[in-house]
Parts: sequence; structure tokens; C-alpha cells
Amino acid sequence: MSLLQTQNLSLKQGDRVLITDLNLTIGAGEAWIVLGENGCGKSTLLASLAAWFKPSAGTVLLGGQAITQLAPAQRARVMAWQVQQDECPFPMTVLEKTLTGRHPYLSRWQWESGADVTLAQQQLARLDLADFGARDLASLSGGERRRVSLATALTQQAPLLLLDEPLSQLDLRHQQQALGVLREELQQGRSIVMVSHDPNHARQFATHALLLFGNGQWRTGVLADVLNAEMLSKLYHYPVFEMQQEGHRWFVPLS
Ligand SMILES: Nc1ncnc2c1ncn2[C@@H]1O[C@H](COP(=O)(O)OP(=O)(O)OP(=O)(O)O)[C@@H](O)[C@H]1O
Repeated sequence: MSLLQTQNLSLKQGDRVLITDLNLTIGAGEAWIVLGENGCGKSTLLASLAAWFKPSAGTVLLGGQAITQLAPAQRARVMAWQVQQDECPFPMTVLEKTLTGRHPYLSRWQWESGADVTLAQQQLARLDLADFGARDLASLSGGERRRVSLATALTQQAPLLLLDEPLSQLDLRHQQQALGVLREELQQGRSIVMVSHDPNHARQFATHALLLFGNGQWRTGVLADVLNAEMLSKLYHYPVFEMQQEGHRWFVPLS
């Protein structure tokens, strides 16, 4: 059975049609990269997969059940959603923020356990944030805060990760580190849907791609079938060419 499925999902923002009749099936262990121009609907799609944004038509099934019929805590035990802008209105330490990833497993007045704290600290350490636990979240740089938000999603230990530009604001080394962490998550059987603005990230972790053209049209499939220079040129309305080196493919914009 698929982990997440959309059936004829259509999304609009105001009068603008973003996605029409999307049929997507995400299985265990699959890694999807979602690509498309600014404003084409990537975040809106993730929000609808997380039952936060109401589609204009169609359904989202999580573990075979309509997502709207699952309670928020039930959904959150299956799916962790890292949003694009993760502003926190309250003063909070990095560890407190990361521990919110355990909230789907706690009852109303229950405190996090020692095991929860250890798990959160482990996720911080995987993203080079071992010494940041006591820091005020508001004092962090943009890239550091982005990594805390990814660590929070990882702490949720959900089978499916919906990640909205998790690598944005990360420097080159931390991007590679985060991609390594995501590959480890895949090896453990988790599934990932990741929005990115760099088609070259696909090569490093993805099995499948979803291309959104911003006018209702979309394309899905295994990476080799969907990702090529012609398709990316069409997607970005800009000429892209493909370079091959040591068996790897790279997509480069023509300048
Ligand atoms: N509340 C709203 N009312 C009207 N239009 C909206 C609203 N929220 C978003 N939009 C528009 O919907 C479109 C899709 O937005 P979305 O955030 O999903 O794009 P995106 O593909 O994630 O973009 P980016 O790459 O810039 O993050 C954009 O044109 C945006 O301006």
C-alpha cells in the first residue's frame, strides 16, 4: 500500500490554477524532489498534503485513509512537515523547539521523557548543532535556524518527511551534511518529499521527481524518465544543458 496518495488533486490560490488532477503515489523508501519556478505551487502542494490547505478538488490519502478523517496527532505520527518559513513567536531554546517534534506522541499535560530529550539531542548533533541546545532560537543565524527546523522534523520520527526547501540558507558543507542525513533516513525506510530550487540535488538523494509548471500542468516519474535538460528548460523558461562527468549528470543554466 502507498504511504501517501493524491487522487485528482487540484489546487488554486485565489483565481490562479496551480495544479490540476494530480495523481501521485509515494511508496515507502521513495525520495521525491519537487521542482518548479517561484510561485508555481510547491509550498501550496506540501500544505495540502499535510491537510493544511484545502484543495479545490480531489483527495489526499495517508496510509489509504482520507487525510481529512485523521486527527492532527494521528497525521503527525505518520508525516512530519518542515515548512518554508518557520518563525517562532515565543522565546524558546533550540532544544525546546526540537522537542516539539515529540508532541504528537504526548498526551495533553505530559512532559517529554529523558528518551525524547536524547532523541532530540541526537538529531541536533547530526546537523552540527550539538552545542546549540540551550541557545535562544531567536539568536540563531538563518542557516542555523533552518537546520534546527530540519532536526525538529527528524525528531518526529515519522515514516514520511515533507520538507519545504530544507537546504535553503545552508552553506555548501551543511547542504552536503543534510543530504547525507536524508540518505540515512531513506536507508531506514522513510520516504521524503523535498522541495528544492536545485535540480542537481535530485542526483544526490532522489528516486523520483515531480515537476510543477505553475499552470495546472505537472509531470511525475522516476528520475531518469523526468529529469533532463529539455524538460528543465521548459520548467524554468530558461535554457539548461546537461554535463556528464564520471558517470554523473549535472544540470547547468546557459549563461
Ligand atoms: N493567500 C494567498 N492568496 C493569493 N495568492 C496566494 C496566497 N498564498 C499564496 N499565493 C500565491 O500562490 C502561488 C503559489 O505559492 P507557493 O507558495 O505555493 O509557491 P512556491 O512554488 O512554493 O514558490 P517559491 O518557490 O517562491 O517558494 C504564488 O503565486 C503565491 O503568490
